Amino acid sequence: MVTLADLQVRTLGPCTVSSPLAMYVSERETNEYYVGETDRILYDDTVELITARGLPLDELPTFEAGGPRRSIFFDPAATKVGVVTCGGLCPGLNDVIRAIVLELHTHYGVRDVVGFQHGYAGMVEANGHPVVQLTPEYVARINERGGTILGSSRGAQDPVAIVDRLVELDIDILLVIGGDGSMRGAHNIGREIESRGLSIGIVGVPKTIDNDIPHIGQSFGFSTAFAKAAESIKAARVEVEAAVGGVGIVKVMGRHAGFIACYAALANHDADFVLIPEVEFSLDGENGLLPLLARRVSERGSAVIVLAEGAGQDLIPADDRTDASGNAVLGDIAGFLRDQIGKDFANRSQPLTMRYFNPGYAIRSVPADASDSVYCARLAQIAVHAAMSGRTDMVVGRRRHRFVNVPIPFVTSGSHSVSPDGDLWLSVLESTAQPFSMR
Ligand SMILES: Nc1ncnc2c1ncn2[C@@H]1O[C@H](COP(=O)(O)OP(=O)(O)OP(=O)(O)O)[C@@H](O)[C@H]1O
Ligand SMILES: O=P(O)(O)OC[C@H]1O[C@](O)(CO)[C@@H](O)[C@@H]1O
Repeated sequence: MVTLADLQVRTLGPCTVSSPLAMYVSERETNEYYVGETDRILYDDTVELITARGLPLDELPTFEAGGPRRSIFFDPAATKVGVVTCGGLCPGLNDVIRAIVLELHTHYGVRDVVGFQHGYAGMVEANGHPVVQLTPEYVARINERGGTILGSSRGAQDPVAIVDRLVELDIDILLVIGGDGSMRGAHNIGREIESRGLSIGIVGVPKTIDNDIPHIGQSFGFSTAFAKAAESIKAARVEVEAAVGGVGIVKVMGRHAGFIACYAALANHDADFVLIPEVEFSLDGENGLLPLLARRVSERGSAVIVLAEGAGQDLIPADDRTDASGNAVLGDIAGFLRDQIGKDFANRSQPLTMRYFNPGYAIRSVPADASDSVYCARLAQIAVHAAMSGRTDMVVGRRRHRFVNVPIPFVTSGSHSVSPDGDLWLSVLESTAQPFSMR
């Protein structure tokens, strides 16, 4: 069971340096925990459901408020910070890098900020990627570009070698921008740092295009990404309406969570079917996709299917392969559906014009929109505040409009997925209710 102690963010030690930000720190800022406050805003029937499932109402997820502290741990004049981006791309990575550098430079006076190239792999010296000196001038306009100026990578790396590199470069703080795999990696690096008795802080800014990391609220870049995906759905609508027996399939990313598919579909109401990993579906039978699709097309002339890449994996042969980081390689559900729909319409002698859209990488490689851009900057600032105050082994997030500091084990020990029954609270609570080890 999760206890309040588990919610405490680890620190490297007592804060030692008086903060230059004293005026900037609000009264309620120091070590406050949002004990259950927001989670108590539950509807009666939700409370009933939670109780019926034996979940602990009094131990709802609550975290330390993010923000600047009165005292900081690191002396800005002598502090060196490293930044790394890992995993898949996501809109806003450059916004986060930029805001980290500017926050460190402008508000804390930290002048030595370096970027590691190509993820954790590039941190290991044997891989030969030199670090990049990140100055305000260097990062000035990087937010206008998609991707990450630092590059990224997947694949396992040895935390011992990474800590060796941090020591070699005299890094005091490592800021990791990455997904759940990256945060597992960060936790391992943190443990290696701890086992050597080093005072190196490690703080994460969680990143995932799939919006599937628990406890952090909406992940940055997600809103930009689904807005981009919605453009493809709109295009599919236009195409199929002009065709005879038009069926459009729009495949979007979403390995385990269908948030992109759902939000993009909701954005303009152009989709007739939304298939996501969280909801199993069958091809045939009364509620089978094929007869429903055929009926829809005969009644309305066309139909659009929005398909998350992880949907319907039980319908196709499993692919045993994994990517470099150990993530399962998904089966080709889009190819399978195109094939099945083609055969089904032919059997019915029903005219069919198939249009296939795969906006895949196009939605995650764009720059962040205005809203995401601001969100990225604020997350980055909260991460810098946490790191400078000596907090470690944690990530930043925003829950119910408040920025919070979340210990890494929370974000790596559950998952965030679409709740088909609408009981979103329960899916969050259930992931919290699992006992987990902080080590
Ligand atoms: N289970 C793990 N334990 C330790 N480190 C890991 C683990 N999984 C991944 N990593 C490290 O994190 C890096 C990024 O992981 P991964 O490729 O899974 O992307 P991610 O951070 O989950 O982002 P995305 O959401 O884009 O998949 C890898 O290069 C690897 O070094
Ligand atoms: O092709 P890549 O870079 O491994 O990334 C693909 C995966 O990355 C994600 O975007 C998560 O970052 C998934 O939705 C997708 O399956």
